[in-house]
Amino acid sequence: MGQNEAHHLQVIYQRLTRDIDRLTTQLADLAQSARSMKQQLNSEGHLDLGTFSDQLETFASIEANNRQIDTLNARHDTAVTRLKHAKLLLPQAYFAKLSLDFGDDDLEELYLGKVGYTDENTRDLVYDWRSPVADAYYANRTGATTYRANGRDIPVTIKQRQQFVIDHDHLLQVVDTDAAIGDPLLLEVLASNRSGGLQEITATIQQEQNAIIRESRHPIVIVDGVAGSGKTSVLLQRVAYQLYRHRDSWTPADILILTPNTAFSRYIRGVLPALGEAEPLSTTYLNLIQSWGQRFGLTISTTADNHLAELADRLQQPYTQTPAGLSQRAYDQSNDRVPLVNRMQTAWRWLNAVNLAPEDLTDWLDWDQFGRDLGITPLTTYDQLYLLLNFTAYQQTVTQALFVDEAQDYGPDAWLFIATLFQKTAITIVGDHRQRLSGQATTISDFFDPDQTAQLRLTTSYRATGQITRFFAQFAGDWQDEISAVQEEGIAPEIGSTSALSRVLAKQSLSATQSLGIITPTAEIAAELATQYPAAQFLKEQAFHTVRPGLNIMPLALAKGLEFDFAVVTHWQSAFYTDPQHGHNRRYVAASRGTKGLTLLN
Ligand SMILES: Nc1ncnc2c1ncn2[C@@H]1O[C@H](COP(=O)(O)OP(=O)(O)OP(=O)(O)O)[C@@H](O)[C@H]1O
Repeated sequence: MGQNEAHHLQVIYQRLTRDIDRLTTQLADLAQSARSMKQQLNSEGHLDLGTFSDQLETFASIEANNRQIDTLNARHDTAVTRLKHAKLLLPQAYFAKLSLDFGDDDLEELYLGKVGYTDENTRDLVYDWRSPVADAYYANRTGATTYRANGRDIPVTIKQRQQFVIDHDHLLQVVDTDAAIGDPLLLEVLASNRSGGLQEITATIQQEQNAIIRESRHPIVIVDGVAGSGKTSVLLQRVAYQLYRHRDSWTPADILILTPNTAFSRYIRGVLPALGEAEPLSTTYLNLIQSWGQRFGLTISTTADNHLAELADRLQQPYTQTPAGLSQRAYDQSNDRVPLVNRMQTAWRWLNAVNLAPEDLTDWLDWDQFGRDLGITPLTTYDQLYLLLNFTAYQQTVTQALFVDEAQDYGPDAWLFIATLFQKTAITIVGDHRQRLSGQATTISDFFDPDQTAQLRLTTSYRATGQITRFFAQFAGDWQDEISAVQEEGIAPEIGSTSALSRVLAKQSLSATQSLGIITPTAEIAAELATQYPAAQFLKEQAFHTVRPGLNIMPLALAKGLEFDFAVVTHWQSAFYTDPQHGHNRRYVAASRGTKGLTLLN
């Protein structure tokens, strides 16, 4: 291991430690100055606005105070960010080094870390993993190449790529990575225990994952990837990447992540803070439409029995009769050949122009009659919201980037709604077309403009051992021949009987940091088991907790997206898993949850 590298780490580590001390003192001093200034301002008391010269003096003094406050605030914010970054880097200042020649034969050494860090002369000590030059590292290029920065291709020769394992000021390992990014390190990370939420993967992002994280040419990115291929991980790294790219204009409040349930939201919580970003908002699809319903005065309790697909079709056709409840004059602003949606948008603009737009949008039309006239009854409140968004050409401006995980579970209605509401939004959608547990599969790309859409695939599965991966691949339909594993072979899945569950569990000795997931077909069976194993954690739809060490019990629908060191699937031969339409998908999802061990109980 290079002495130079060990020394370099010492230098950076000491600087970070010194900076943390200095910045902590500086922030305390700033807080003290702010307190003194407040006291001083309070004691200066009244505003003297007597004579004209008194007024001038008073305003000048207010101006001076404001400037001082602004300076204090700016210094405070800079110190807070720098302190946050120094603390984030302290356990692992960087994870890789690129040795680059920019054509002047002078070798430049760039260290990559979770965030960028500079010295007092703004010289880069650590480059942010999201910086343009880091792309050359993740894209696995060596020799003469280019990377894109500020819209320009920068030529560069990559002389060496190295990866480091660091624990604070100890350099534990240095790996030269000429081929795939740090395969030994990747394998080490993948072999570790999974006893809680998902972890960030910055140091070992793979080439095909990097391409998705950094895709910037298309506003819509749709990823179809096999179980355990890192879809959720990539989604979260991409959130961080986009926040970095738009760091001058976006905040985490501009991001929205759609997750299948609150237990899953919990599972991914913590990944972005570990990357130095604040936690963005995440919610379920039902919550999303409920909150948009509220904005339009509509109460939406369910998406069931909706008619969005039919309505989407009708919107594009002419509709000669005036929609029930709408003023004839408004509808007559366009002619009978114009499709319904455009006619209603014209009517809406006209009503606004003549100040006749209804204050309460829910009263705008006679929805029941309109539904009957369309032959679509009843028009649900979800249907009404969809129509209102279209009729008013509503464009939301709250969310700049939308991320959808487990996308295969969304029906056509959701894609129609999302494509309507988020027209100006960058959308990243990740899913696995083989992981749908019920209902009809949907081709997501059909709902978006092909010119605006990048479609990418992930076929390497990182989660599980070779044997487990091969086992679940047999249920993966058209994925079967494409799924490849990276981990060692491990042990073969075991078969047993559900009545032998306690024996299976007794045999399985878990270390303090290992998790075991018991996956049942239904929530009822999970609840029943939970009473038999009171020490186990029972995951429910609205659970505010996530996977933890020891036993975890949940129905398959909630196990989706989660992983455990060991998975035990009950009722493997039941009708639920042998269902002609969905049986294989269910087995594929269930069997792909364990990273090291898998037991199937008949
Ligand atoms: N490049 C990587 N480096 C380290 N670990 C990785 C990498 N890619 C994926 N993993 C790990 O593989 C496991 C599976 O990742 P993830 O849950 O993101 O996959 P997924 O495709 O979303 O799975 P599912 O299909 O089950 O929803 C996680 O433990 C994740 O940390």
